[in-house]
Amino acid sequence: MTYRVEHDTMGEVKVPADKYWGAQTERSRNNFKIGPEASMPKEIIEAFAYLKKAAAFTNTDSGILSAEKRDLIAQVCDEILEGKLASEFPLVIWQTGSGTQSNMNVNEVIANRSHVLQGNKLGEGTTFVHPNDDVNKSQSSNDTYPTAMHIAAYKMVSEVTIPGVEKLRDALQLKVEKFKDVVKIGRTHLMDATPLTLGQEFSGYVSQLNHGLKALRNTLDHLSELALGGTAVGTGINTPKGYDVKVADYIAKFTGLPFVTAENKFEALAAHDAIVETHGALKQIAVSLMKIANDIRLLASGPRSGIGEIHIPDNEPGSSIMPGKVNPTQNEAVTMVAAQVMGNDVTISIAGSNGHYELNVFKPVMAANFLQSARLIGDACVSFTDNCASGIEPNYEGIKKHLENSLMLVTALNPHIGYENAAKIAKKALKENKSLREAALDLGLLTNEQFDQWVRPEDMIGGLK
Ligand SMILES: O=C(O)C[C@H](O)C(=O)O
Repeated sequence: MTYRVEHDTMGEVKVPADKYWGAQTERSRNNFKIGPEASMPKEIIEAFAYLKKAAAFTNTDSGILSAEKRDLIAQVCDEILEGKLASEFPLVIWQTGSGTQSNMNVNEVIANRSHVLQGNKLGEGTTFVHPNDDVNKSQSSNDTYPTAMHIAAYKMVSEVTIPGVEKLRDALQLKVEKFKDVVKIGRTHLMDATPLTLGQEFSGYVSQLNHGLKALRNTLDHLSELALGGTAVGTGINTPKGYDVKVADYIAKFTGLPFVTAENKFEALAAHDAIVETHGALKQIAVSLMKIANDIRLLASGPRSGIGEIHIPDNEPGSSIMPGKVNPTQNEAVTMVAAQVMGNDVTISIAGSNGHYELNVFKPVMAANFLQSARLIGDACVSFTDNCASGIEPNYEGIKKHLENSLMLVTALNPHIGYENAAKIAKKALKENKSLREAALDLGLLTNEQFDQWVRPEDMIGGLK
């Protein structure tokens, strides 16, 4: 490895000769050898590119940055957004809780890359664009990092999570319509209950996802508020007049998303309740997905010794030792994702609750957990739709067997012979291993014709088809 020497206010540091990052990035690389697989999410780096470009434009509009510097900064930001500098951001999330080192990583890369774009050799001479004085002008890590969190979170939720959940919701809605006349036994407390249709059962899943989507969308207003302009403690020291509003306008323009400046910069730096709030909705969706995927795998259990009321697609051999076995693998992936998101919610709650005075210093861990959850939910919903939900079919034989066997069809007799007589029929049938009809006739509580007339599963599903 060949090195060049970079400096910061603490002195000189050797950095890899071919890398654009500078002294502060290198110090972080050396000082935080913690969990090297947990890199700062690339979505956060991209969000920084949006906000650094917006800051440069706003600074030039305010007369405090030359147009030449603005254009150089903007050009490098565009390169970052195009993925051309992906190997220049080596830091991990386990660093300073303000994300200062990643902010400086971006500042250093932009300054050094600008130097090269001007025709200079990396590491030779002084850069025309200074990482702190120019790239970080009118900014602090304390307002840039939370701004990057909101940009990355909003983009991930709107581009990945919502479309994924909607796709699953739509696939399940098709099943609701297709299965609307398939009468099956219900189960409460995991025990036999009165019948319903498979369509009714699935409509509950659709409703869960619709409520989850609504909860998620309801949080987006708060997430659209940006901290930028608050600088060090929320007062906006070292920013020109009107900077916060203008910089948010530029970010909205560059991202195509409805970002605005935060109403209160003190909250925006010291608390990350917007992240907690939106992640709360992600957790709600994870809770729904856990229930939906569990129900579906139990309904599909078998093929000989389970509930076996639906078929799900056979996607892969399930077992390395048991020939012919096929498992509900998509459901297993979805339920693992749900477990991860619920765990992330605990991390985010602890991290979010620990702002001290003017700053919350759990920012990188909140960002990483949030982005993981939002990505996982979106991807898992797409995978589950394409590889499982779309292919669900009723197992009519299994449904019929359980329906005809069920003792709880006896509930239909309550209005005719009373709860206590109906219970006698159910208990006798169970004890003597008889059908409900046989038990009812033995007890002389009704006639064969009355049984046919009153015990009709298709009339027991209420008005809600
Ligand atoms: O990096 C900064 O801009 C500020 C830092 O997080 C601090 O408050 O000490």
